[in-house]
Amino acid sequence: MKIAILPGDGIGTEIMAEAVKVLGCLDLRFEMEEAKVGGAAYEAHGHPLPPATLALAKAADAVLFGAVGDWKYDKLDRPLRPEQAILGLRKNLELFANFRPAICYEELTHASTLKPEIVAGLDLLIIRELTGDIYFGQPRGRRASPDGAFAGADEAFDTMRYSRPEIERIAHVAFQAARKRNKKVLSVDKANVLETFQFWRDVVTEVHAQYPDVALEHMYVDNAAMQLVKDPKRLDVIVTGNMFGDILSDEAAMLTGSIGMLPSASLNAKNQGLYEPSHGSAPDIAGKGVANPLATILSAAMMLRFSLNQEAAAQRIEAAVKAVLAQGLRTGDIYSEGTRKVGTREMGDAVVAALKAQG
Ligand SMILES: NC(=O)C1=CN([C@@H]2O[C@H](COP(=O)(O)OP(=O)(O)OC[C@H]3O[C@@H](n4cnc5c(N)ncnc54)[C@H](O)[C@@H]3O)[C@@H](O)[C@H]2O)C=CC1
Ligand SMILES: CC(C)CC(=O)C(=O)O
Ligand SMILES: [Mg+2]
Repeated sequence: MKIAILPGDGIGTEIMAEAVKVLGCLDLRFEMEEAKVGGAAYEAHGHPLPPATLALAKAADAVLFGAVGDWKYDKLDRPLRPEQAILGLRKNLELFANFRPAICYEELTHASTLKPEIVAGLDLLIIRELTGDIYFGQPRGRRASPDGAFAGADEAFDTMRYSRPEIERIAHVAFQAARKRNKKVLSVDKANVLETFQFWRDVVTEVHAQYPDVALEHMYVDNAAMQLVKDPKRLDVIVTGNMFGDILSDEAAMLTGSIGMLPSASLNAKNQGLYEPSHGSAPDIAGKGVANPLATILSAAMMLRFSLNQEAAAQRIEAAVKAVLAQGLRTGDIYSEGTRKVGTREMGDAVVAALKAQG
């Protein structure tokens, strides 16, 4: 089993070190090969996704990814910016299905900014389409406005688009996931305004005909954003497009206590996957040793489950994470009174110790 380890930038390197440590203490044989990505790769090789990094990711059984980005690269031409690395990996590996489970662990009920009764027991799954939508649509660019009230003025434009097969395949993923859970899917769109998302709603409804045992509800994204904080436990599987999923998953992260708790799996049709925390490189806390490594450690558990066929090892990691939370250990983002604040490394060490204590 070969795992490509891509730490990236900012807290990416700090949280990855802890995930690698956790993987290393399982009784499994992995080959782990590390490569630079994002700003780190731009500095070393002049490109955020060098050919060797992409080749490693393609050849591996799974990719474990940290995070990329730093404000200092914001003025680079877009193709050279660190974020292009993760977008390029998703596109090149055809990782169209992004699973972002938002689980509120019992011990973190009081870490959320929402009332405990709203989040206690929360277990929802956001399925975000990851290779289409306005993040990838062409054409895009800047030009002199060709028409309208501001004709001749500078303007910028992006293209929102989805094809039928792109919507069909993510809808199948969502209905199949729902069959293994509570048999209900909420499809989130903006069909009242956008043609792209009226089409999304039509195609999801058509695919639903093949899943009569699963309940389907549609909701506009603005209402969904509200329902997520009003009554999140009413929701189970949410399927949505790339941009809405990006935004809603950060919002859902706060239901779990912190974005530092939200893992993710991005899969292609062959179940090859890239696993990463849902957060970014957090330049505001990078280098301080305070980042929460649990989203990355939980992403490694998802990797063992989905791509490496190691369900037992995945469950061991998840149990170890629960154990350290039960011990009262907290990084700053999930700290609450009466618990013990620890740094990134101490949290990783505690997960390793909890794994070893399982025998
Ligand atoms: N997949 C990726 O590599 C992603 C990269 N980015 C990039 O990351 C950079 C920073 O973006 P932001 O919008 O600030 O989002 P961010 O997710 O990096 O940080 C948002 C806030 O959450 C906190 N945070 C994030 N992860 C945390 C963790 N593990 N533990 C404790 N606190 C944590 C940060 O300190 C910050 O206050 C940008 O360059 C952005 O483009 C953003 C999202 C995803
Ligand atoms: C570079 C961004 C598209 C990454 C992001 O915000 C995400 O995947 O959540
Ligand atoms: Mg995001």
